[in-house]
Amino acid sequence: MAAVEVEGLRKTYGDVVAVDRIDLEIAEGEVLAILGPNGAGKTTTVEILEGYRTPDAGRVRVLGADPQTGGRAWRERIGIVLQEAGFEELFTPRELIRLHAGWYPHPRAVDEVIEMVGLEDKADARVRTLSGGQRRRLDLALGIVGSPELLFLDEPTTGFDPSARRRAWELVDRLRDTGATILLTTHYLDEAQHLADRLVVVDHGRVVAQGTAEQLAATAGMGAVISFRLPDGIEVADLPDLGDPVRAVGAVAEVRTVHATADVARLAGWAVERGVELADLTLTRPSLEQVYLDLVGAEGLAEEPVAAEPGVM
Ligand SMILES: Nc1ncnc2c1ncn2[C@@H]1O[C@H](COP(=O)(O)OP(=O)(O)OP(=O)(O)O)[C@@H](O)[C@H]1O
Repeated sequence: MAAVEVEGLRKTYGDVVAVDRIDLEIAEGEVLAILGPNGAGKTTTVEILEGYRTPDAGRVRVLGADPQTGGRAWRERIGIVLQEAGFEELFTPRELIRLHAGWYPHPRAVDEVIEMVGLEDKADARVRTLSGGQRRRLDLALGIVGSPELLFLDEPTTGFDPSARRRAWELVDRLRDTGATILLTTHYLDEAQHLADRLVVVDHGRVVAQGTAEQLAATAGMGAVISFRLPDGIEVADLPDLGDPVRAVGAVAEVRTVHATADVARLAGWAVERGVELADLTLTRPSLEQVYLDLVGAEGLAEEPVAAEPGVM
């Protein structure tokens, strides 16, 4: 059974269509990242899955239950790290973690949680003395203390310094190893690429693309670029047919392709057969950032969904 199943999810606020018929499936043990510009509908979607907002239409199943009616036993199986949780400023992280641990039937040990999020030095300091990044670590700690089967991480590393981010990534890797399912929203593309098994890009309340970073590149029609120096006496017309047009830029040939491996093999076979060298042969794949910007536009304003169908994820 999938950990999360969503079909035809829709949510409007007055005239604003925040979520427009989203389909989504997250397998047990999968780490899924939702990406998208501000206002795309990520938080609305995630909060419906958490049971904090009511959908207008669609079917939602989270750990086999409807979040609206899941009740306490269901809630104990999920962990939530919100963007900005409020804390009791006079408590210490250790006290808050211990308090939260008491709400769950199978909590992690308090010291283990403190170590997992890297709050050892501040475990006994009052919350009001913590920095922004340290508070986010405490958010993380409270999200994982109940040993959740499904963890929602809403922009978990915003405000973290680079080493704290690395540490949070290691934490997510550790949670993945315990078999937890994780739904992550993030604006950091490297974070999504590093942590997630699968990425889902939403824009204007719709899924515009999904898959691994490589599959997203293919969806965006960006593919990879193969380039090499044309051997002496060889012209573009002499090259094998690769299905995609080869452009000559001075002495350098370039081909943009979504079948990079097959094309490289074809070219290499051709060159070896003729005993010529393809000098400076390189394969460049677009960065996730380039793909993302291509999908949602530089201003975060996509014209049209790129994928023909919002499709089941
Ligand atoms: N409670 C609300 N009342 C009215 N409109 C809302 C409400 N919550 C969200 N919206 C609107 O719904 C749309 C989707 O918002 P949502 O918060 O889900 O986006 P998001 O993708 O999480 O954005 P961000 O990256 O900025 O967090 C936006 O246009 C937003 O203004």
